[in-house]
Amino acid sequence: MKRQSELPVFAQGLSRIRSAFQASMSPASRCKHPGALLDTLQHWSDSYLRSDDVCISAHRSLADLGYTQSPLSVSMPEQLTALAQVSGLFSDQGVVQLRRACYQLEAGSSTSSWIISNRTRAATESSTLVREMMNSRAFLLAVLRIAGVPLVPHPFLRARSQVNYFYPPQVHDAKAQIGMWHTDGTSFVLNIVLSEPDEYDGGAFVYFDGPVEHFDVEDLGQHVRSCPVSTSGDAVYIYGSRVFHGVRPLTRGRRMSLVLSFHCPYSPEDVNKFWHLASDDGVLKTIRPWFRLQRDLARPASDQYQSMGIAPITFADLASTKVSR
Ligand SMILES: O=C(O)CCC(=O)C(=O)O
Ligand SMILES: [Fe+2]
Repeated sequence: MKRQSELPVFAQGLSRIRSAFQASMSPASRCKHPGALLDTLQHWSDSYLRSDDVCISAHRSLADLGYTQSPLSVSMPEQLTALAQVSGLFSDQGVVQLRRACYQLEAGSSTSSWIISNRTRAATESSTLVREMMNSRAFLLAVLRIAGVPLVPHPFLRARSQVNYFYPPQVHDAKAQIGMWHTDGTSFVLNIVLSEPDEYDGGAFVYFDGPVEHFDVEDLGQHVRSCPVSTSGDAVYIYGSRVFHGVRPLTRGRRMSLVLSFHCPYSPEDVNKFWHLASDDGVLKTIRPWFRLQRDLARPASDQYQSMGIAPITFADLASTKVSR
């Protein structure tokens, strides 16, 4: 039986191109409080990680989701995590600092009827804590264990990090504040929920349990799964470009999440399409970074790690790590 999903699907195909032009003209670039200090000036410390206690549950590989071909030449679908629930990644102090940093970034957020309507892009540029965390080798090793491949922060700055702020939708705009069904423009994505479950109702992270080619919003059948989060600092990792996902509307409170995107430096492949990126930030803002991205993607992995000032992370590091699942 056909069942209408309560979440709309974000623009695809030609309407994606239309939304790129709309984004170029939309007032979304106007932030809530221009000039506000967005940085808590807090430094990252690797002691904010609890890498030994990380628990990965509900782990699904791309093969489990039904993919037979790998989108990445260096790994098989069995080795690539499609989705995992992650808890115990951060210490209590780490969660406190991340929450503070992301609260503060809300002053720089902007709203539009977008996939995620209220968000602050390029959080690494405004927050010392988030920037230093993403450049930390210990953090990248923790993400490697979850993802199944060595990663670097995504070279496209505006896609690298984003803080989402969800509120209950306003009646006058059905699409406002809804995390619509979508795939991400980036592949390796860690969605860290920074609100306590008692701070909001609704807002479940949902995903489609199947390959993107099978996704039909009018016939989702039994393929929608949700990922409950039991405390702030818990995360949902996804292979964002190959997993349809969304966030159900909130009915109360506020849900804040920090979404981090990574790139595998051992493969020049990147799924980002110009129009996907431009639909987020507008055509003009995307042109120059797009060319820079093509150049960055072609750099050897060792250069990419070196430019961050850290020793390269390799597949050997994956073999030497243990994870409780
Ligand atoms: O807030 C979340 O948990 C996920 C949001 C999301 O899918 C996105 O920002 O692309
Ligand atoms: Fe997403």
